[in-house]
Amino acid sequence: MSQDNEKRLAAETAVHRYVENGTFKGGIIGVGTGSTVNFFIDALAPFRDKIKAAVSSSEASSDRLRKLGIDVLDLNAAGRLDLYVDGADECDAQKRLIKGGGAALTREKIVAAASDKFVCIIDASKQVDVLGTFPLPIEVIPMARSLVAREIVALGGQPVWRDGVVTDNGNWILDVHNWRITQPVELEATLNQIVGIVTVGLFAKRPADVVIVGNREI
Ligand SMILES: O=C[C@H](O)[C@H](O)[C@H](O)COP(=O)(O)O
Repeated sequence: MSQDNEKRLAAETAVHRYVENGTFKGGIIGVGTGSTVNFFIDALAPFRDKIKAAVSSSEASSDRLRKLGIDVLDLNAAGRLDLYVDGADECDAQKRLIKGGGAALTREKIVAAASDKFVCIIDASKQVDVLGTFPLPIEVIPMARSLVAREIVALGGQPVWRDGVVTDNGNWILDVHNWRITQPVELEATLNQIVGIVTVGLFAKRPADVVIVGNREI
């Protein structure tokens, strides 16, 4: 099966299990960002009546949801969310993730923190034994880019500025290459202490609750 078909299958499985038949009844849904989530948004269309509204992690997803007639709320107005569905760039056996390939990591981490259940939808290529083959995205305040990069080098990483990319929050992204992340919770905590870092694309302290790979739930 192609990668796109696996993404579509994971997205449709999430809609089937958690929106069509699940415990999610007419509430507000958190929706992430990326190509897998685009399949999820499209698969939501027949069930829009089961959704009161959505909170989204990017302008792109908000536009796509609105085009389907789904209201998009500000998180401050929505409060706590029952369910959050999003993709990932890498996922280990403990459901810890690397996210931010599409530069949406900060809003994604906020929506994940506000949600009771985080369902992650991926294709099999995203599953890894040890996180870090995919370069770790880190959102930084623009004026602190070099400062943060030097701190990361001191920690053994190789940061590369994603030149030309500005996040929805007006910040920049450093992608950290060649980091075999054997202790994700500890690394996330260490990076969170560096002044100038807004968000680290490691979702280890708050991993996914459920991961759907194709039509398998793990
Ligand atoms: O910033 C983007 C997000 O973290 C995405 O969820 C992640 O990059 C996966 O994207 P895709 O579903 O396109 O592979």
